[in-house]
Amino acid sequence: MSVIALRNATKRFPGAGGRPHTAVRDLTFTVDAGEFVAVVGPTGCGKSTTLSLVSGLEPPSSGEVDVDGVPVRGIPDGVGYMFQTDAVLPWRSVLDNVAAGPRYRGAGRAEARRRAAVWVERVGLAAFDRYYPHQLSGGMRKRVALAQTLVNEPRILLMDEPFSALDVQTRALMQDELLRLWQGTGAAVVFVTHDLEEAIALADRVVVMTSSPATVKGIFDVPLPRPRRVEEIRLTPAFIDTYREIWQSLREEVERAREEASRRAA
Ligand SMILES: Nc1ncnc2c1ncn2[C@@H]1O[C@H](COP(=O)(O)OP(=O)(O)OP(=O)(O)O)[C@@H](O)[C@H]1O
Repeated sequence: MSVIALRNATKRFPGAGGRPHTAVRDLTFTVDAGEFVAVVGPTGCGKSTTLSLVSGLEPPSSGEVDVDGVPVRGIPDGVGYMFQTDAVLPWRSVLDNVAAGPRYRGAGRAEARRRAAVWVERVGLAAFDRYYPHQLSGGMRKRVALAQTLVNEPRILLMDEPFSALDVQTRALMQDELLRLWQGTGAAVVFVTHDLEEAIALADRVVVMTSSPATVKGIFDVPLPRPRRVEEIRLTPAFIDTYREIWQSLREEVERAREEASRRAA
């Protein structure tokens, strides 16, 4: 059974002048346990809305969104998030930032700090555990955010362009780090990105969305072995073939979205 299943899920928001605005339409796809699915599509097409449906932050207007075979009502257990802007608290040390999740979920102070220390070490920040966020680089803050998410041992990981604000090299390092830490957890991942290279380097399958209102245009398997090193895998013929195939599908949507935007601006 799939961990996540969307069946004809549609989301409408109240639009300007009282007319409903359809953000996503008839979305159908599934994600299995231990599977990494990337969602790509033009800017503003409805990728974040798709994550909001899975996380229960927004109910679908029609259709169904199931987690573990049960319709989502409210935020399901075992969901971890990572967004472009992190949730690192400036007045807490690295260790206490990571311990906050287990504390919130009922662990005692000592137990929360013990679990946090394991993850601080796994993300390579053991020597910085007493540092405060302003003393860290952007990449280090992302490592804290990754530890904050993974310390809760999520079964579902929802990621919305988590690395897009990073420079290219730090970004590749964080992608490798994510793959290393995710592998073997059995977590189902939905990773939203504008960047097709990132999507292919990380995912088992890539969902291509149409321009607004987003619907699923195609779902592509990524036939690349694991474990992967993202900077090396990008140079392989299988990667380049996969890129070419998916880009053909995505390009039309990106061009359509651009035309639409320039029509609106005119
Ligand atoms: N809470 C809301 N109320 C009204 N409209 C919304 C709401 N959330 C999203 N929308 C609209 O739904 C559409 C899709 O937005 P969404 O943020 O899901 O797109 P996206 O693909 O994630 O965008 P980007 O690529 O810029 O990150 C947009 O037109 C947006 O204005």
